[in-house]
Amino acid sequence: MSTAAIIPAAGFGVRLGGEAPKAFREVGGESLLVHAVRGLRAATAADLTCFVIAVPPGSEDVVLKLLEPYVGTATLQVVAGGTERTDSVRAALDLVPTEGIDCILVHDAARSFVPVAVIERVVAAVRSGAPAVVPVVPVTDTIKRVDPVGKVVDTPDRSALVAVQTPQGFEPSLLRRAHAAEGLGATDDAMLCERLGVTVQTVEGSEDAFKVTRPRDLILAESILAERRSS
Ligand SMILES: Nc1ccn([C@@H]2O[C@H](COP(=O)(O)OP(=O)(O)OP(=O)(O)O)[C@@H](O)[C@H]2O)c(=O)n1
Ligand SMILES: C[C@](O)(CO)[C@H](O)COP(=O)(O)O
Repeated sequence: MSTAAIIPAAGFGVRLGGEAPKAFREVGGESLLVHAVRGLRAATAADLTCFVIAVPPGSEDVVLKLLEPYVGTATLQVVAGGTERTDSVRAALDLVPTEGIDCILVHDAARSFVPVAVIERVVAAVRSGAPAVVPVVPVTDTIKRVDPVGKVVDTPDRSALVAVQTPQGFEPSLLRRAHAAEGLGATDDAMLCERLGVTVQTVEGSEDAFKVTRPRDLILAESILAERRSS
């Protein structure tokens, strides 16, 4: 049995700004997408045999050529993404083989520097029987719920809150069932499983699995990469 990786990489990255879609922005001379693929490949215990990447429509051929040198013996397919992240994941999921895969990872191209240990923890938890697994880190700010006019409604107990990262790992038939249902408003794939009543398991994430979202995140990404290259 082996793992398939879906990488949603079709977002523009409005919050990051710039001329090119976010997944093509470079850190240390290589695109965020290449870093993400290389990171997943480094997780040897995950037994990754299949990559499906959702990209901005029109860039499929360019991305196929760009990534071929990085996937080793794994298969590589590239598909046009959709309007929302969920649409992009769904388009990619349609191309994942239905045989021989016991875990599907969904991993944001924008979380390009996730450590190998996190990826392997997620896959191990799925293989141990958890149908849906997400890596998480503690919340460090006090979080408040606010009403539409900005007034505080309440302050949830922070010890019960976590921030969720990717890769998220799924038992394949569950992920297919989850995406067959209405995806409106879902900001991650685990949420679609929760809507089916499935219990989602958490594992320890990492600060390095942060999502490149705003311009300053590129500086953090450069510094993580420089640290890794020098060690
Ligand atoms: N229609 C979309 C939107 C997002 N994504 C991907 O989902 C991941 C997480 O999304 P985010 O980082 O929020 O990216 P964007 O939606 O591009 O960012 P923004 O909201 O700033 O435009 C990214 O790898 C992004 O490329 C996608 O494949 N298809
Ligand atoms: C999937 C995700 O990265 C988990 O934190 C996140 O929900 C993506 O959300 P975004 O609004 O597309 O950044």
